[in-house]
Amino acid sequence: MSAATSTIDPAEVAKFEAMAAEWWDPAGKFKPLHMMNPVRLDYIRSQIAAEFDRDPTAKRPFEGLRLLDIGCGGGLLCEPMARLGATVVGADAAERNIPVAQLHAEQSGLDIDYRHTTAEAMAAAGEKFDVVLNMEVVEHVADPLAYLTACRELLKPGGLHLCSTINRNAKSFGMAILGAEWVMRWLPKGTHDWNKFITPDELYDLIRRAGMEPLDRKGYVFNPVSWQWKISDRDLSVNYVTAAVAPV
Ligand SMILES: C[S@@+](CC[C@H](N)C(=O)[O-])C[C@H]1O[C@@H](n2cnc3c(N)ncnc32)[C@H](O)[C@@H]1O
Repeated sequence: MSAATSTIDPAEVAKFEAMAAEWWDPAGKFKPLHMMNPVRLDYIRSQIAAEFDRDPTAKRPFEGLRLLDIGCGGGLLCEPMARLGATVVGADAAERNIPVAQLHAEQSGLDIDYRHTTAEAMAAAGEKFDVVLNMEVVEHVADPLAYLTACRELLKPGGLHLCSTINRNAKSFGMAILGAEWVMRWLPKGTHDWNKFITPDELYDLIRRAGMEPLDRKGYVFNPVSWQWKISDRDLSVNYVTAAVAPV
């Protein structure tokens, strides 16, 4: 793709524009992301620490790392990354997310560079990062390969790309669409399009075609009894996350 080609799916971005005010309400429309945040952060923290040889238990282990959170929404991941010492840029295609994220960071006393832009525009401008967080975005873009290629172009040699999304099978239709949108009403109906979900093998293939080397993949599994999420080595049947590196 040419770097100027947009990977934005306007209908998808419009859904997030409409929900922008709710980002920081743990009982609001982004409740599933708030619930998943502890387990997501454990994974992100351990992968970055391993890749950059940092002590994950240190107070600010990511000092000196430049991190992009692409499709950052209201900044649910930018803020903990900034607290861990990373220099954080949060970028999102939905313009209304940016002031919501900026205001919350200001109230939290955090210095985060939020921008209304896209991966491809930043790549065309020559921006480079040690880490690209790409969480729950690839199932909302117009062209996943072009989008992941732009994400790879944003990495320094040896940089780390962490990408999560939703598997495409009967169970994910039941859990992520019927369960989360229709039964639990955690998300507005229509938030997800099952056809845009990506299997773990398809995502590994896309990551390789985008020029990165996959390192790891794990599932996020919801336990309805403990009402908590946990990481699984084996169960990637619904939500999952991958780690990959750019060539050195
Ligand atoms: C499900 S939310 C995930 C937010 C955040 N990454 C998180 O996990 O907390 C998806 C976000 O991706 C953004 N988005 C959708 N398409 C995008 C694109 N092509 N480029 C950048 N952001 C995009 C949406 O506006 C929305 O904020």
